[in-house]
Amino acid sequence: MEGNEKLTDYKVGTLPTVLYIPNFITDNEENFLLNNIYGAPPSKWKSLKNRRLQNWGGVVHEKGLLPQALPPWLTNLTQKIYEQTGLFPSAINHVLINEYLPNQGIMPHQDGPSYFPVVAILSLGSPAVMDFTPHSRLKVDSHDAIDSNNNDGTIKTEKSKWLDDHQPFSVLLMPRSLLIFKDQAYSDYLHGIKDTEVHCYDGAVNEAQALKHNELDHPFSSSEEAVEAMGRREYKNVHRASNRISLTCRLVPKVHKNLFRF
Ligand SMILES: O=C(O)CCC(=O)C(=O)O
Ligand SMILES: [Fe+2]
Repeated sequence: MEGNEKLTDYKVGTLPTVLYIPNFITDNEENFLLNNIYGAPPSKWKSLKNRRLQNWGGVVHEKGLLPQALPPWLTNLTQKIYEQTGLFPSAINHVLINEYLPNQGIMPHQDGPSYFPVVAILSLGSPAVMDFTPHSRLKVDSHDAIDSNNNDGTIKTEKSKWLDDHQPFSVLLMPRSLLIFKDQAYSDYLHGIKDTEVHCYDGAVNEAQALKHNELDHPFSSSEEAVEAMGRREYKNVHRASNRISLTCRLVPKVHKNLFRF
């Protein structure tokens, strides 16, 4: 982010609460973070069914955070996010690092209630597409839709499935970019990443911004091949050739000062 740019310049899509900042960090900073992440003791990794993660900042409980100081190699980043966005009421105190192999993703979910409702996700490594889907409570169930629309006994198939103009959308996450979402995007939508090696970014809300700053490596050797691929609708795909690492930076407002008193 340059000094003369406003945060709202980075708004993408129709929601006012989704921001995408390309090249939030440099190549060197990306390498510095990756070296620290992969240099952490192996015991720092927690393996889940379809990804690995490192938890920094302490343990998040329903009742708040049992804090542990963030290491200096992470506070460089969290401090920069805190200062440049001005979206957090106090310093970021928790960072979750996820590692995804090319065929791994994360199920659509909503982040827990212990966090302040602003999320900043830094992406490293391979690009990926994050899908946002309106929460099921905003889905018009098919009975309601039929009841309100079929006066003549026929079933209309074209109906709005979501309340209040909520629509699914996707964001292309290029390496070194920062995605921020908050408020409505935080509370009314689930976010997830498909566990497939190929992600389609056709129609992604930040397509132009993402591609302007990073060339995608298309596996086409000629423009004819690319045009042919376009016909097969393969053109706007990312091939997740290597791992993706993300750093989800958040604030847990409630911090336990004393381990034994909560
Ligand atoms: O890896 C990502 O970009 C998303 C991670 C995420 O949603 C989470 O940790 O809650
Ligand atoms: Fe999440």
